[in-house]
Amino acid sequence: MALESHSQILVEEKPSVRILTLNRPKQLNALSLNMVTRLLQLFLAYEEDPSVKLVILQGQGRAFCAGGDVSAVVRDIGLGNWRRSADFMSLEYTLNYVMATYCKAQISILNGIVMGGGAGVCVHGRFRVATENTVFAMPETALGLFPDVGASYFLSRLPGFFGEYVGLTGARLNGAEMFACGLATHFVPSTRLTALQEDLCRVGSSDPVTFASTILDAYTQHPHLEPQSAFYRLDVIDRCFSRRTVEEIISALKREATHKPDDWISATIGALKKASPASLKITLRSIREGRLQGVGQCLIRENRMVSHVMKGDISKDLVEGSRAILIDKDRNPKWEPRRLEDMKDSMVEQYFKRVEEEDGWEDLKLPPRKHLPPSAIAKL
Ligand SMILES: CC(C)(COP(=O)(O)OP(=O)(O)OC[C@H]1O[C@@H](n2cnc3c(N)ncnc32)[C@H](O)[C@@H]1OP(=O)(O)O)[C@@H](O)C(=O)NCCC(=O)NCCSC(=O)/C=C/c1ccc(O)cc1
Repeated sequence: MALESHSQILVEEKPSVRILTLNRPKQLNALSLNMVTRLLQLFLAYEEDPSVKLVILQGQGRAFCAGGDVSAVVRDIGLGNWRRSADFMSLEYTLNYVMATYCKAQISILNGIVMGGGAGVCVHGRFRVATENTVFAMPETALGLFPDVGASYFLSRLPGFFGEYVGLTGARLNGAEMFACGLATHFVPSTRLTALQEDLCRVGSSDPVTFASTILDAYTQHPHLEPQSAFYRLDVIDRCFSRRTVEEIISALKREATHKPDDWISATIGALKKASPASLKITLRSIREGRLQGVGQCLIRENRMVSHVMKGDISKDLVEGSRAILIDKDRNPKWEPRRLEDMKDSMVEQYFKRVEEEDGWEDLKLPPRKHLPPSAIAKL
């Protein structure tokens, strides 16, 4: 067994398995450039190494991963260097793509917080194991960003319009809800994780995917959804979140509330009213376009969108949102534009265009993929 203990990614080498641990627990394992670079390097190397059958990814401490390192982005943008943040995102999306098209089984152990970029490094992999400690969210619209890392691909493939609900409101899901909607493939109580890993490490010469699947099935339990779970509201979610515009979604929710007042609807309307209007509108369009696109196309489109967000040429909400949530923590962002109706269709449209007149800016170029098994892409 080899273990590099000071690194932001710990690597444990078992005979046929590699266990990678995200290791920035004080920052809830928020992904740094160093971590994304190393993960990409390791995943590509393991693909070529016939002795590696399974790759396990987990987090140190109370989080799997709370997202990309937002404080680094805000620092770079503040220094006038938005291109550095945009380049970081390109590398992160390349990692998401390699995971989505990976020819070996990635098993992510989600025993804690999974948010934003943290979802991007697990949901595209073959197996995602939730526990009673899992808290999942795509909180980007509260931050002035939008659910990226291939979220327009995986959210748009959730049942009905649940993905629009999760992506627009930033609603938190527990492990049982992740399992119910398909974001997690298994649910294992945290007390059983050590034994699970030991069994997975016995993979030997059998077919690794079938082996992992059999072991995971043996450990998995059917968790109970709480009675107030959003998953029991799929009918209301479908009625409201299937609307064409964000304004129509809010009106539909308000109509539901007048028929039958309810805390969940009030909280949902409240979350939408608090989020960045620019973020809400580009998020809805992104998820709708994602329904008809492959994972690579989604990432290329999201890379255009995120470059505009970083450049701040249409709205500067990311800097303001990060200030309000992560730096000053006053939770009172001043969005610009302030109202949904001030975020015109023509402004939304600009996010989906290439970044023009910028020296050296290019669309994301995804690496060619060999050994692509038929099961590589559709995992949800
Ligand atoms: C609900 C959380 C997950 C936990 O709350 P908590 O239990 O009260 O813990 P703290 O908020 O005190 O977090 C512990 C520490 O981790 C830090 N942290 C917690 N998430 C983070 C974090 N994504 N980053 C960078 N420090 C963090 C957080 O700032 C804090 O640092 P410090 O104040 O120095 O102790 C809370 O931290 C939170 O809302 N985090 C932000 C979640 C979030 O919005 N995630 C990211 C979505 S956006 C994304 O993934 C990509 C953005 C990105 C875009 C472009 C790029 O170039 C790079 C990245």
